Amino acid sequence: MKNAVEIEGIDVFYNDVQVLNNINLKVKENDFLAIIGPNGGGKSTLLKAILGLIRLRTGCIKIFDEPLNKSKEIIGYVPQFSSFNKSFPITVKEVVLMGMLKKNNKLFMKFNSGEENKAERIMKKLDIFQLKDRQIGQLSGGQLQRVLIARALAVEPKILLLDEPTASLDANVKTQIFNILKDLNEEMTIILVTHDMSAISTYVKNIACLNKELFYHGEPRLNEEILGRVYGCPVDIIAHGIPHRVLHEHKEVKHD
Ligand SMILES: Nc1ncnc2c1ncn2[C@@H]1O[C@H](COP(=O)(O)OP(=O)(O)OP(=O)(O)O)[C@@H](O)[C@H]1O
Repeated sequence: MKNAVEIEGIDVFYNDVQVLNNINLKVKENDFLAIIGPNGGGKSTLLKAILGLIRLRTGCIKIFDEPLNKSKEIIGYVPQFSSFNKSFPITVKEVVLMGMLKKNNKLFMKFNSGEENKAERIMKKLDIFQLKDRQIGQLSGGQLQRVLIARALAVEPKILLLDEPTASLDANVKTQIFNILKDLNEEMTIILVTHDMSAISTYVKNIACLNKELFYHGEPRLNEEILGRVYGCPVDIIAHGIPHRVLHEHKEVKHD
């Protein structure tokens, strides 16, 4: 199986502060990888590096065996929810169509019937077609997240990156979003940043634990030592609420 993403020895600095240190990571085609780790651990930075938005001090990133700058493979990106301006006066359909702008380099929002049809297909797939003329400021969090995923799908990506797609959503909506991602994973490689430990054991195929360095990469089964090292705090704080399937060798801590 091909490598969708191959990261070789990358270091990233913001000014003089190092945020990623010698990261090596191979993500196979059709993987469903969750990047987990503490706040400020460099997870979003790693996604931006895969998108080619961050200058690497050392190392390189290949997408389907091509260097980032030569890669023709298209990557879809769903940014952190909080970074999206909900007050911008734009409809659901317009947001999805905007996803095509990058590919076609259009200056004005004029789309041909093929593009309109494609946007319609994607909106139906994500069950937001009935909302197509709604202003985005009038959507629920879960609906807006589906719109942002639809926008990312408009470029027909082979790799979909998502930055905390279920943050601040309630449990039912989280499940909906993860089910959508599970379906999409049939067709594309998915890499997401998440703090949602409960979804990890159910949906993802592999995890990467990041805190400036990559502490673990593999199946979503962790032991206390790795979690303690990556989060840098006593493991029973992290273990709270994590299913034991994730904490493979975790033993019940008895409190008197
Ligand atoms: N543009 C920037 N300029 C300077 N420092 C930055 C910039 N972006 C991020 N940082 C810093 O780099 C470190 C890693 O940030 P990053 O957003 O990648 O972490 P994260 O693991 O995604 O965090 P969180 O879980 O809180 O979203 C943090 O200390 C952050 O403050």
